[in-house]
Amino acid sequence: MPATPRRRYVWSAPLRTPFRGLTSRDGLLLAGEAGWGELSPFWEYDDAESATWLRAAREAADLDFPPPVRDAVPVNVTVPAVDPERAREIVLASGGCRTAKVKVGQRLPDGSVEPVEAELRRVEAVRAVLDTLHGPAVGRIRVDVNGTWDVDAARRRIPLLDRAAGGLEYVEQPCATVEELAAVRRAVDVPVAADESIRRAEDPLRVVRAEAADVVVLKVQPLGGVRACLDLAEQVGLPVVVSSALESSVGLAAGVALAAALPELPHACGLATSQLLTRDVTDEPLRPVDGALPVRRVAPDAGALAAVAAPPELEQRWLDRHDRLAALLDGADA
Ligand SMILES: O=C(O)CCC(=O)C1=CC=C[C@@H](O)[C@@H]1C(=O)O
Ligand SMILES: [Mg+2]
Repeated sequence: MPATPRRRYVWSAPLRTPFRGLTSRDGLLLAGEAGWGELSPFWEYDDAESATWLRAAREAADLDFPPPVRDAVPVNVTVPAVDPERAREIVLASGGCRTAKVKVGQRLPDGSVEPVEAELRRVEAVRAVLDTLHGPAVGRIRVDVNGTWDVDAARRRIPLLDRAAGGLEYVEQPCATVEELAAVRRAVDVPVAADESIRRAEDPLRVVRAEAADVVVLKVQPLGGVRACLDLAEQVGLPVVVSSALESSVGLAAGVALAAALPELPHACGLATSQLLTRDVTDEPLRPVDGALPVRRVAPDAGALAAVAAPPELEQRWLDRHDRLAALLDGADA
């Protein structure tokens, strides 16, 4: 434990577009001797699962990040379940991202599941705008299903989406279980990436043993920090895509630090999500320039913090949650 208690600050900001059923995002920032860390597990995650997220926040606050091997990290623009025109605008305003991650298989805010035709139109629109911006077939498109298909749906839909995309880079978490991912991987030509099967699994290496993925998505907070992710990446031995957990730029900076320290980084990372927030905790948020993020730490600044200050009730919920998670971690570490 540090000699002086870490300072805490609670932020909250609306999203520009609903994303994974959320219309706003909030979290707690933690200041320590090395800088700022972020604790922002989604509210549906229980304390046992969320305690790992606090490990990551503490690492960022208390320790320097491991040495980088690159000074910029190529990133993808994230396209939520929006209509083709909005998808076009998002890619155009992405700061030069050459890779787009398009959400499919998503539940819409009214609870309905989006028809496949709408997904195909969105993917086609993204291909068209990437080709206009970067030249034919230069840009890459990946889709993220968040585990909502069964194996049959995956076998039917992946070829359709692959055609609409002019070739998919990969399909992220098409189904919920490791066994299903392995079955999809055997059945289709498009590479499979594992996300939830890594970050929410008791044993992330099961994906590797089951030969269920070609790529793994690593997220710093749910996996307990930059160092924990570097260790895991080494054990997994597959190409890694570092992605955000929809954090403020303070949390994103930890993802950038991980991506910057990985020996190999063959794919763009999913760290351009500050764009999904209407406001960030700093006046200099981590936004892509020419499709890449700079490698740097981020501290919140007073003016931006005032604009994202959480209402008192939400602030108290976070402070209480932090105290419960801290008790869990300190108990476990004692
Ligand atoms: O990877 C990206 O492009 C952005 C991050 C992203 O998509 C996600 C962030 C947080 C929660 C997840 O539901 C979602 C994902 O599934 O990858
Ligand atoms: Mg995902």
